[in-house]
Amino acid sequence: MVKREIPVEQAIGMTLAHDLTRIVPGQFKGRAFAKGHVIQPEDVPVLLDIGKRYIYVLEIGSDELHENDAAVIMAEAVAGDGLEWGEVHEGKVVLKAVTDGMLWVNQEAVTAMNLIDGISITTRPNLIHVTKGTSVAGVRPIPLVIEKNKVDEVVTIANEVKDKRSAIDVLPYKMKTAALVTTGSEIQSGRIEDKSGPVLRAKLEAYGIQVGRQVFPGDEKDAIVSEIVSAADLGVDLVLVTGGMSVDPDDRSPASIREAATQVVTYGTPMLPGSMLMLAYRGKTAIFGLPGAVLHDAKTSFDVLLPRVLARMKVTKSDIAQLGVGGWLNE
Ligand SMILES: Nc1nc2c(c(=O)[nH]1)N[C@H]1C(S)=C(S)[C@@H](COP(=O)(O)OP(=O)(O)OC[C@H]3O[C@@H](n4cnc5c(N)ncnc54)[C@H](O)[C@@H]3O)O[C@H]1N2
Ligand code: MOO
Repeated sequence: MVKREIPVEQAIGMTLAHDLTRIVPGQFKGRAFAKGHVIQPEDVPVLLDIGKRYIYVLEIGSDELHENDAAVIMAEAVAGDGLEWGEVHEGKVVLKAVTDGMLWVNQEAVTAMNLIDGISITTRPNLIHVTKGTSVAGVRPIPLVIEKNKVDEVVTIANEVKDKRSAIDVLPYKMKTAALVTTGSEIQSGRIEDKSGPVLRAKLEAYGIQVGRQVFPGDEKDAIVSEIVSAADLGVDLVLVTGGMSVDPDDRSPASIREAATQVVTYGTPMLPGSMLMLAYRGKTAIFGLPGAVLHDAKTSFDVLLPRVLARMKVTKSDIAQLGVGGWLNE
């Protein structure tokens, strides 16, 4: 690459080699001049105002890539069908969700890419719920001109994982329906009003899940088991059991879920609030035992695990154990 620095006063009529950024703290950050802009006499004071006394005239070698071209090549390599992007800006492509769903990042692959000198791939936290239109990742090289072989390496890593899943994607939810099994003698008898229905319906609607029936079996194990089994046998994707998840004599939900389940992933999570959560499956139906905190707190272990369950990702005890570090979810 040949890079010549030209004083802006002598650059009138020359073409900008890259986007130039203006930042006014608290007010504006963005592109002041676009790559390809031909510098006009009136641009000179503006360029000086944003601290540009020189511009580059670039001659890019055949083994090199301009930042904008490198960013687009990398975006095309890493992004799956659940992502789209607009124009490249200031050497960066921003990937946006085309659908509601779970952000998927192949952490190992993206880390390997970021170990390549001059590569920067940034995402939101892995496995979170995102809505259509959300910006989820930024892809850019650090230098203005980067060696092509580094970008090729990114593409190679992306292709190596692609047969399973793209390195970065938004996976739409596969689960569509839910049923509520609201335990508790105090609810069944009408001593107190049920608060779980409205809370859980609102939460699941935000994820695009239809909540069908809600039943109130009290605290008897056989009744709770029978309600879980019949919802699962009706083909409901997700059964949410509330109440009776902790240590009192009439806390019978964990034993009931265990009996109804064909597989128990965990009873207990290393997260607060929501440590008493249970996750199990009866065939393809996921069963959550939800502790009291889910009805009380805005964010619990349930919110952390729900996207991956709805996307039908396999969740193991080891995945859950790793959530302990950072699992303090309260402010
Ligand atoms: N000694 C211990 N105490 C507690 C422990 C523990 O390990 N040792 N765990 C704590 C945690 S963590 C949680 S979470 C809570 C309670 O969890 P449960 O899921 O067992 O909740 P319940 O005992 O059934 O009910 C607690 C409270 O919430 C009311 N409730 C329950 N369901 C509804 C509903 N659908 N609508 C309205 N209100 C509801 C219920 O009446 C109780 O007042 O335990 C901690 N304690
Ligand atoms: O399991 Mo509790 O939900 O931590 O408060």
